[in-house]
Amino acid sequence: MADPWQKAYDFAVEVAREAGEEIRKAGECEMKVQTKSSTVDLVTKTDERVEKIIIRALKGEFGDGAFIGEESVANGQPCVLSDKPTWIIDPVDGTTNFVHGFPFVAVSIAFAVNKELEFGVVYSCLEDKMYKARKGKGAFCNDEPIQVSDVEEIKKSIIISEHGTDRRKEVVTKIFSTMQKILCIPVHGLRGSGTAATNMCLVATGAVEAFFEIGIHCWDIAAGAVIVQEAGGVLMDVDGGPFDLMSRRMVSANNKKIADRIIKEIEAFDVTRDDAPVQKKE
Ligand SMILES: Nc1ncnc2c1ncn2[C@@H]1O[C@H](CO)[C@@H](O)[C@H]1OP(=O)(O)O
Ligand SMILES: [Mg+2]
Repeated sequence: MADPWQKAYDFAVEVAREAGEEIRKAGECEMKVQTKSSTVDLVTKTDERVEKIIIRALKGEFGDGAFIGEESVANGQPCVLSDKPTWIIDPVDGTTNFVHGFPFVAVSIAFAVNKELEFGVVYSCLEDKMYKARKGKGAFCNDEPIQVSDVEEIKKSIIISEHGTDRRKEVVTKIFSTMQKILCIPVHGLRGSGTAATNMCLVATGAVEAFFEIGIHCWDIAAGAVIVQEAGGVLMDVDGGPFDLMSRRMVSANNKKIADRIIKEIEAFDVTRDDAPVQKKE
């Protein structure tokens, strides 16, 4: 049987490319920066405009479906994954990078049916790298197949994590304590691109062995999740349980051995689930 979602997958790639072009152009102009939950949680007119462009294009082609978009949710739209075919969109992943001209910014578009991710597209638009993966059909960067690293020894790994936007002292202390413990295993290095979507693609290409974070949202990681899995990697919860897209906690790694080793060091802190009934976004 023909793949029922192939057309949607191909279309998502084109929409991500157009969105990335908009972001590149906008980055060359003066931008007005606003804040969301705190002074470090940034949003620009570009985030909102590009999300509207993406949703309009998808609705134009496929009609009114279900959408979970970072800016739509910030404006009060629900963030619940149902069985319906659902687009999960981050128009500008790495908004802080975008504002500062730090050169990693990605468009992330994923598609889920029956709560299962079918495909993901991440366009790292300043590098002009188009990452994509369709369930069961492999992962690609600019149409070349990609694969996770085969390193099994944690001491030969590079690990990515991020600092997030929560600046409460107890949270920052846990994040740094986790990073310190991992650094001192020791690993070859710690890195972070400033975009969760790109970080996951770096796991998928084998440039790093793992990326973990607490505080990310479903739109940051949904597309990357398909890409990592199709590149041969694993996804887990930070306590070693199964990955849950709406939990705001994730470890992505080249293999379970590396993931399990990192999980031993993670000091978790509480976050409100994306699909919590009272929507209070950080
Ligand atoms: N509260 C939060 N804590 C941690 N990461 C967050 C976050 N909110 C967003 N992120 C995402 O995590 C990465 C950096 O830590 C970015 O991909 C950022 O996405 P954004 O740029 O779309 O906001
Ligand atoms: Mg994001």
